[in-house]
Amino acid sequence: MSFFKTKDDLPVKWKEKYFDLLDSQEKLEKEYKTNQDLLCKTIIRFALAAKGFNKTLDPHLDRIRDLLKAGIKTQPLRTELEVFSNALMAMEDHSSSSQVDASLLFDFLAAHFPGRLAELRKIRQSYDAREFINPQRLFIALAEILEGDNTPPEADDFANELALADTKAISQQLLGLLENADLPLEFLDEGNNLRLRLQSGQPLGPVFEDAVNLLLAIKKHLQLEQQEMADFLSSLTEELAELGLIAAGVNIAAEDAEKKRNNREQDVAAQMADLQKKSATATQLEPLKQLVSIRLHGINQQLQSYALQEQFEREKTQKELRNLLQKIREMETETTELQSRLEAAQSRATRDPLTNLPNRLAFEERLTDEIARSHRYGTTLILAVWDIDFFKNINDTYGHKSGDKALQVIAKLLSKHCREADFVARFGGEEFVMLLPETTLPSALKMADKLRENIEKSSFHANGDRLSITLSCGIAQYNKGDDNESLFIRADGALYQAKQNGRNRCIAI
Ligand SMILES: Nc1nc2c(ncn2[C@@H]2O[C@H](COP(=O)(O)OP(=O)(O)OP(=O)(O)O)[C@@H](O)[C@H]2O)c(=O)[nH]1
Repeated sequence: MSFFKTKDDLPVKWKEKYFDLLDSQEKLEKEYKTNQDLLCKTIIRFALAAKGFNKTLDPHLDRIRDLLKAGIKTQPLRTELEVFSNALMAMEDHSSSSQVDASLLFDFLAAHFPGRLAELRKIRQSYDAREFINPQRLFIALAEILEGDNTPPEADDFANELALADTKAISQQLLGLLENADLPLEFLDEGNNLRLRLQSGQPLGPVFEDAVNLLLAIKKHLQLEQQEMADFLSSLTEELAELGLIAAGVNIAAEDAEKKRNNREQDVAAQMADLQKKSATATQLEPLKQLVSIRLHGINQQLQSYALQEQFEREKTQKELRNLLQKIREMETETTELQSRLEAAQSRATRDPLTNLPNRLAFEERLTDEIARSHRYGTTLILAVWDIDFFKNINDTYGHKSGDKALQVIAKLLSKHCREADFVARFGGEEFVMLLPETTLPSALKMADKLRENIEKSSFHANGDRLSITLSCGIAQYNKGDDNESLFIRADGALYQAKQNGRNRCIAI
């Protein structure tokens, strides 16, 4: 075969070109694989970041994560993204927490706004069916009706209504609802002010009107916040879907390139085999030389056109990869932003803004979990309910701000003296709750007494005076068959006994 080397080193050239092409193709595929892995990791991280935000969405996020762990498979991923988007749109919160009796308030409103009876009845039915996640939403629904009432009764009628109604009892129900409503931070001061006015027995009429105005302002604020969050989530969903489609496009391009390359290899191999066959059977050198020369020229031209085509496809794929990378970078930024926003939203829903302790909603969820755990593993569980003694005096003597400060200090002391597995929450007002898993009744009583003494010895100051603050505590142990309510009722009963027996004491039952 020495004649191959005499014809412009043709075989060496086309071989080099061919292997170069193979190398660059392999490099491209590696690059594609790396970017695809990066995309998967980013989406997996996004799904992890969003987990826990909403129980309905969690299974979808788990499925997306599981799918991506095996790499991008276009069809199932696209289907799952669609299902996820739909679930996101239909996202609804449900709550099963216990709620304050608002019957008198409804009766009063029905008598006062006869033109709104039908709407009021609807809201009352929803409230009784526990469809309001938070009293704040109830307030807002009511405020909307009252705002839309364009035939308010005469001032005299209103005064008469109020005189007839049991205004004290109505104020109490309003107060109860207000205590449970997680008002946005911006409205806390106004909410406290309203509470104080209701407690101090001011005429219900003006307080009531101010309450309606405050609630309308809160409604506007919440609508803005919700809109902002909804816009953000929907743009993220769109981008996620878009990313899935780009990834699918790159995937198809790579599969295509692989197929074409295989065809070319087969093409060249067939031509070489033909040449070999002809060489083996050739009887005359000159015609064979010519034939070889023609064939090699043909192969060379074919390779050149392949090279051009490959280059075109490579540039196209590279452009798509660059776009993909750009999208991934944007998504990484958005994922971080989303994570912090979700954390903030979650914290707003489950934290008490004044003390930064978990709130009543978080406590009820935790109590359900702890009871389920005790039931399953047969471990002990203690619920302690704490209440500050004569707290009203502190507010009345030193003002509401000093009262708030005292609540913050006590919240810190209660948390500080607990173990890591214990759980402390602000139940509402001046009442705190504590869950002590795997603790017996005698040791819980001992721990609570020590903590109570510690708080008694701590010094609080208000307006230059040194205050002595004490707490009473009721403790109950989980018994088989208990639910959240029955366990709480026992602990609350023990607290009542502690108050009756002179306060500043802990009683376990
Ligand atoms: N400063 C402040 N006071 C609050 C807050 N929440 C509830 N309170 C007040 O806590 C007081 C609770 O008063 P009461 O229920 O009469 O109980 P108490 O004065 O502690 O008396 P005993 O519990 O019987 O010892 C009320 O005056 C409420 O206004 C709050 O967030 N900040």
